[in-house]
Amino acid sequence: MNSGSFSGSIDLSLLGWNDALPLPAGTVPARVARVDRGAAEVIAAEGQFQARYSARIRRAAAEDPVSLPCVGDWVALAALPEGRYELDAVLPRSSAFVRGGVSRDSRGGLSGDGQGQVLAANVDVVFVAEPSMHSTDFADLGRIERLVALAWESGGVPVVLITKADLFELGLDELLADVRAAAPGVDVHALCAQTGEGVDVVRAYLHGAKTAVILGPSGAGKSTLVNALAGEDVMETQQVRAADGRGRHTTVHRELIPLSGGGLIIDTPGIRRVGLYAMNDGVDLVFSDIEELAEGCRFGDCSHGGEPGCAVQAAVEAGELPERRLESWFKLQREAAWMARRSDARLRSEETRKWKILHKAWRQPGRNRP
Ligand SMILES: Nc1nc2c(ncn2[C@@H]2O[C@H](COP(=O)(O)OP(=O)(O)OP(=O)(O)O)[C@@H](O)[C@H]2O)c(=O)[nH]1
Ligand SMILES: [Zn+2]
Repeated sequence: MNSGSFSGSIDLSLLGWNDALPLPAGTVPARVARVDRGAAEVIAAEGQFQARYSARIRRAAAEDPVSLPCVGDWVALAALPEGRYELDAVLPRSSAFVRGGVSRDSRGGLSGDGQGQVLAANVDVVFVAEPSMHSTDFADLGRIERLVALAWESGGVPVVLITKADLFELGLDELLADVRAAAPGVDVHALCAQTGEGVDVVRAYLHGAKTAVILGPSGAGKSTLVNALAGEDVMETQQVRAADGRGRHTTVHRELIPLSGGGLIIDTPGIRRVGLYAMNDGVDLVFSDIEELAEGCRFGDCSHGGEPGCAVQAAVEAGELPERRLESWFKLQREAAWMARRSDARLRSEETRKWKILHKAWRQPGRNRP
């Protein structure tokens, strides 16, 4: 980090700063804790404060909302003459939770269709919280599959947390086995945030100043878990107070929460209301076992809907693949296809709109013409 030029009180490496990020000359780094209209609450070495967007940021955002700063972003602050800073650039994102017509291009970058929105950036770990019991129901494996797909899609690493484990002591092992089968290659843990049992295992994923989000249905115990992780002694609050020296009570609602034991949690309403993100590769990753089985089907374009020689149906009949899981795969594939079509349609209508504007300008008598 180019910290030699200024002396701060907050160690940005605790916020996950990575020296490899390209910081433009003459700027200082900061992490976005929350966004408002035209400005962001940022945490820099000097403390936490609001930074307005520069003209450059506003121009870029008008072109494509995906370039707007979002919670979790690392940004470059440029000093203004009056001693304040403005937010002048968003540094490259290592991962992003996106909503709307945003897709990943072949190089792994994000391209928007003018409608998309990035909900959170630079998330390393995505906790998928599912209660062992939900009112009278057991853990919902289909919901776990869908959220794990979204997690893979974001570029973060999913970890499934079976919460409220105390409600389901008998048979917990069987439940965990079912969950592991529903999320191949994904770590699965049971915990009870109320008593703190298993919380240390969750904390370990955040070592090295990692950033996490928690997805999951209402009542899964997400807030209880965040509180258990945050503890009472939230690092940043103290440091900010020390930095401004006035003991000012910072009551700004923060969406990037530094945890006392290290690491950060992003908790925003947008992230909590899951289900609206684009899904493509994520679905394939969650159902890698079915994809593998499908390689054994007689027909290359087998739909696994009753064709002869279907290895997937054979696995269902042999009891090796739960029927529920196959249905869940079909459902999420349909959903992903629907979302892809919707974002294509949006892209087309946006193009049409731009063309109409161009045409209008062209036909305007006396304008742009000799
Ligand atoms: N039995 C039991 N109850 C828990 C546990 N963790 C949380 N709860 C309770 O479950 C309820 C919901 O917990 P929250 O933490 O508010 O759940 P949430 O996921 O944040 O819910 P939303 O804010 O609606 O998304 C509360 O009454 C908690 O006290 C647990 O480990 N065991
Ligand atoms: Zn098949």
